[in-house]
Amino acid sequence: EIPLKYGADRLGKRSDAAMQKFRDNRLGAFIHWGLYAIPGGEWNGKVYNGAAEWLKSWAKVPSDEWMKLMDQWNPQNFDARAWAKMARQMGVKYVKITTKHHEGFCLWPSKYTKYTVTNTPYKRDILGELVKAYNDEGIDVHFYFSVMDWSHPDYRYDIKSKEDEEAFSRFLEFTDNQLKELATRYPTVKDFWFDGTWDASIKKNGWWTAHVEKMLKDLVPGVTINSRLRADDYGKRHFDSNGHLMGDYESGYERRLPDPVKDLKVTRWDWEACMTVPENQWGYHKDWTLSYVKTPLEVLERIVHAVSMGGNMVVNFGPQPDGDFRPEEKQLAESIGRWMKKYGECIYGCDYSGWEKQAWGYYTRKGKDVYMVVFNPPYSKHLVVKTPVGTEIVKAVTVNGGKDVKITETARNEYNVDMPDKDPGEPFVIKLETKEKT
Ligand SMILES: C#C[C@@H]1N[C@@H](C)[C@@H](O)[C@H]1O
Repeated sequence: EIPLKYGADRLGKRSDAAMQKFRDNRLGAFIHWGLYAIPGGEWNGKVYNGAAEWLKSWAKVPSDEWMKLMDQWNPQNFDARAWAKMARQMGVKYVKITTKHHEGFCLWPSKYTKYTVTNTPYKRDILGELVKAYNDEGIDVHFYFSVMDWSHPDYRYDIKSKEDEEAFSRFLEFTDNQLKELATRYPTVKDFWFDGTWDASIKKNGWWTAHVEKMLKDLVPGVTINSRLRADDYGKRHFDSNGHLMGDYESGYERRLPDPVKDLKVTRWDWEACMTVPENQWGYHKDWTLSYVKTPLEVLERIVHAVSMGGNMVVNFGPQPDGDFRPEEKQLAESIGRWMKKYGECIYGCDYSGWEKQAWGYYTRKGKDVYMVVFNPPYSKHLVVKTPVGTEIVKAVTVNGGKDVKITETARNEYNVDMPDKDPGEPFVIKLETKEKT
């Protein structure tokens, strides 16, 4: 192996209780909320198709002009407790909040910059209110933090001169201070999800990314850190130059998922995917007709797909500038929540089954129980199941009904599992109780 000072500091999955809780949570929500919600994808009368939280970039708005949006930041309909209730009803176990996105506007009263909620008509510590409201509902809070900061004069995309080096050194100290501020002001935070770490300037400072991981883990025992923060001695990201995962879970699956047959390698480490409901909108965009908007069933399938491969899924919400959610997002949360109430036992605390994927849907596993999550019922009315050699199915019951399901062994380690008598009219779940053949 290549000797590394700033590579992975651990081989294999973390086995402590905090990481197990991260894993067991399985379903999270992303909140992308910042100044970008105010223009909602439109600038000087032109609507941009690109991601709304990148509007400053698409419309080439100078930072001092963009930050004037702070004068309009006054979300009168913001109600942290209502947000937390909506998350609980959706069945999410954690929420990732953009503390600061690329624009550099902070949802907490940071003392290291003037670009914070304090200096807006609204004034209040939005992040603090959200942390309390979600925690009061038993929901873990994760902090999204963008290292790239378009508002900071010392940010550099690359280091090409002594001046760059000195400026970026000041920038890294500023960033350390903000991270220490977040970790100490909000000690119940469970995770830091770093973004905006792809520039050469950060890849050339792998040491700093290793320092940040250690600093936060010293400040918040048990905290999890995503792989996207990390670069090693040679600028390799996510996986170090020896192929070992850095951070505590892989965070490369943004708006995409590993293939259930070809990408089974991901079951060897922890990972978390995140997804948008439109094709690519994280922040609030006023016009969702500009791209395809996934139905609740399409969102649900992605959630199950991730868990079936031993991953978490975070579904994104982009609150309106007034602090309320758009109707489509409220309906999505309700719809997912209704399903989770009936079938969530196949999601929470579940993992990759180790069984061969079948066309009718996905497997998840909890101990000796294997769940069949059926999205594509076959005309044959039989759900084919192939168990690993040495495993047999003892019993099959419907989840959310507890009715026995007939299973017929058709060949060695092959079974036909009957479909429920009455079509549930939605993706349904059958629990298989298994035992090892003696
Ligand atoms: C690119 C990019 C960013 N990464 C996603 C999680 C959003 O924050 C998007 O703006």
